[in-house]
Amino acid sequence: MDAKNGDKTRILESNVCVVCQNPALHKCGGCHRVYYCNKQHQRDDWKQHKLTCKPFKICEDEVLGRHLVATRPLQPGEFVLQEAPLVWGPSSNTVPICLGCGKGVNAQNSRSCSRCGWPVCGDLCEKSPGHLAECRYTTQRGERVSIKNFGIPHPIYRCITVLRCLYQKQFLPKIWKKLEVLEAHCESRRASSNYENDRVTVAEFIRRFFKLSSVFSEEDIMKVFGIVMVNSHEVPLTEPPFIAIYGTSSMFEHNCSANCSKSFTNQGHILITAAQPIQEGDHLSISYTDSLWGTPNRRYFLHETKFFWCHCSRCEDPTEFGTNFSALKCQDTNCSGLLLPETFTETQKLPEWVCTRCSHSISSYSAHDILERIGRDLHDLDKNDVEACKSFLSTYQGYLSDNHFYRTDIKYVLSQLLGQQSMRQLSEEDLALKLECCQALESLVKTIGVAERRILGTVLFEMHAALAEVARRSGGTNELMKSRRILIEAIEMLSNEPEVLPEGKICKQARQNLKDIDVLLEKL
Ligand SMILES: C[S@@+](CC[C@H](N)C(=O)[O-])C[C@H]1O[C@@H](n2cnc3c(N)ncnc32)[C@H](O)[C@@H]1O
Repeated sequence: MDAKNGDKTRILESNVCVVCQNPALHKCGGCHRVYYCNKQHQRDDWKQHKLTCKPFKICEDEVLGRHLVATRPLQPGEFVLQEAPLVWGPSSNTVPICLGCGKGVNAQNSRSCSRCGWPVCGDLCEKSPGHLAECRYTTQRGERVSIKNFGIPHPIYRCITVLRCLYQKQFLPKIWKKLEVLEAHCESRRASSNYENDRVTVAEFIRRFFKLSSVFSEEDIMKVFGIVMVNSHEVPLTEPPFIAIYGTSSMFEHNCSANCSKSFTNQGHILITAAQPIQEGDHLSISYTDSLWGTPNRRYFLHETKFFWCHCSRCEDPTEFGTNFSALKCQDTNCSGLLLPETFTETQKLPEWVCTRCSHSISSYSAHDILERIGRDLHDLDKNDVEACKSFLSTYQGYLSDNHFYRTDIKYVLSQLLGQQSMRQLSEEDLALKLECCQALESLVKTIGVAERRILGTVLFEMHAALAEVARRSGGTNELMKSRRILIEAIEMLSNEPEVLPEGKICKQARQNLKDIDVLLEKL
């Protein structure tokens, strides 16, 4: 078996032994992806399966704590890990959701659980194992919950995921064993400004409301709150998204230009694949932030929520690998240079932003001020209005670098909006703009955030559509062949996305478009 090509073909959908094809219940404990009907067949297969089983080991050091290191080379797209959540639940700031399936609920599409009163979609959700914890604790408390306001974030949901973890501590020691070892940053959090509010709204509340003060101490609850905060992943399978905590996947370190991508299966399992070529001995990383945020925003978010200052190579390079993603344009007359600080990683005395061409400089406060003002404009912009988006790009052309994150945000919006109603009716100018936005985004994302496969996939899909339209107008086969190549790349990027997500639907459409292009090419 060629490890480079992977044994994807041998991973079977149903639970069938990969050796004899008989029904099988026993899963490989390393990758959880292949089944065996007995131990002997697993032993027989190991020589072959080890080439593609779990491709990493857990290591530990003083800076990162536990982290994952590749034990063999991996190619982009190759499988790294898939696992089911240990616990899932509502995010800390959410409108009411069904506690059985996670979907948003309102007065029309939900009813109260017959035992505890929490809103659920129906019978199936009421009986869902996920809902057991709060159902049991609410029933025990002797008074049902009554949720009346559905459209606004409801503070009581803040406690549910923590409560579900505490339930594991009390009743399910096997899962608790995996949860309790996760990083909680108790000390750093105690010193943070949010600690008191969290203590009152979560720890005190759980003990009082669910009458659990003799079962869980405030310290127990605050530790669990930390575990949820530091390790949970937002799972976008429902609207609003829910959060989930995974075991081994919690060990991936963060990097702002991560070498692994994460996606989720329809069942809420996390699926990690390689996003770049990875060598044996390389650290495996995912991004804990949005890779398309500027450096100061990413670093601040990581510090506030994960309690470390990021020093990845992207954060250490103010130009972000030459993209100037966070740079401002120099305002000195006749200068076309860019303003950037010498470093973004100095947290004490913020350095001046200095022009790359002339001697002009501005204080970091002025830079911050400019960005804040433009940010407010961006916030108020109607992102369904093509003309308003175009106007934003031209208004700030003289202030923001071409790749600046604010401009990138709008280029992404335009790449989707232009041609959304009809590609055929796009003016030549708008078609060229769509293509330009897609090309700029492709090059940028491949440089700073190649692990953002969902973004890259959707950009490439839009690019193929624009190129196909150019081909239709010009009758050129070259453009059509290029569109086909881009489409294949888009499918590769989106192939792990579940169909419930827009990206999964785009992937399905892309597969259909590929067939259509092939038919067309045969005719030409
Ligand atoms: C989800 S946990 C990762 C596993 C953790 N290292 C452990 O031992 O349990 C996130 C924590 O790992 C550490 N960490 C992850 N990536 C890091 C990085 N790039 N630099 C420094 N610390 C990092 C931080 O303490 C962070 O809060």
